[in-house]
Amino acid sequence: MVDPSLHRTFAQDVVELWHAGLRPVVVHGGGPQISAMLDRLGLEVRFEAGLRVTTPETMDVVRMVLTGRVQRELVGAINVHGPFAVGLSGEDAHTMTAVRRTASVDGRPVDIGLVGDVVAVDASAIGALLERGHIPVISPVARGEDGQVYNVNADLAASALAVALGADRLMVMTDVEGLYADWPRSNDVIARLNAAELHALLPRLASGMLPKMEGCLRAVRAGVGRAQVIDGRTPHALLRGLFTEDGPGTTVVPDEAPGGKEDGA
Ligand SMILES: Nc1ncnc2c1ncn2[C@@H]1O[C@H](COP(=O)(O)OP(=O)(O)O)[C@@H](O)[C@H]1O
Ligand SMILES: CC(=O)N[C@@H](CCC(=O)OP(=O)(O)O)C(=O)O
Repeated sequence: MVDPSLHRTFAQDVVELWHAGLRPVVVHGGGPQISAMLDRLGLEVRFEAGLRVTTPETMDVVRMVLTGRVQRELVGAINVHGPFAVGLSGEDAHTMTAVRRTASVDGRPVDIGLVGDVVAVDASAIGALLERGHIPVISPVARGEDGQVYNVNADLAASALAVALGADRLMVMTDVEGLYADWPRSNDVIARLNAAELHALLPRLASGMLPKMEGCLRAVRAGVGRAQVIDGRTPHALLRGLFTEDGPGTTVVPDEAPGGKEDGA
């Protein structure tokens, strides 16, 4: 999302999917853009277990950058192709409701401020947009029943929405080839694993890969057909990932499906 040409090909792919009869829903992130803005404003950038430590001042910046900038850029890039995209914040129409969560660091809960875990999804606004032929573009910001606004990791927000929508696929884009078996010592990509295998691996994961894989696990355990982590640095990664059987990156399948191929085959 920080490379203009990849941004364009991503938007093109989403529109191609729509023309092919699929109903894509886009959930965007924007961690690097938020961190750059925090830097410019002289505010602290800190993560615990892949989640941003979010003070009330940070939350203002998160909301502004995600819904005011990254979402607008994506909507604009998709709408180059026609009147498809409509942007929504997770706060809108009670789409996502979150409760405050902590991060788990060495097995201990650590306070990370206004970070939320999605506990309820009202997918009716998204459903209405899909029915009218639109492509919803959702920012990972949620309302809390306590009146606060919460910062939600984009991959976990996408996972919760995929479950609520009964999606066939969750496609998660990242800046590496996929899930590495022994990162950072080696970069052998795990091509396919089932939910039980992923569950066993989670304690060994770090940084941004942790919420990403937690999102994939939650999705396939709650009925999404499969979750794929794909390399967003590759042009047209989305189309290649969707239309190639056991395509590039890492595929997570439900518990009962065979997993266990670590050789990239
Ligand atoms: N096992 C792993 N396999 C691949 N990447 C990993 C692994 N563990 C940690 N990482 C890190 O996670 C990063 C991806 O997460 P991040 O960039 O935070 O996510 P996002 O795509 O949401 O911005 C990779 O760039 C890499 O540095
Ligand atoms: C709680 C939390 O960490 N929220 C993320 C939301 C954006 C995001 O997830 O962006 P990426 O997909 O680019 O990482 C953040 O503040 O960076």
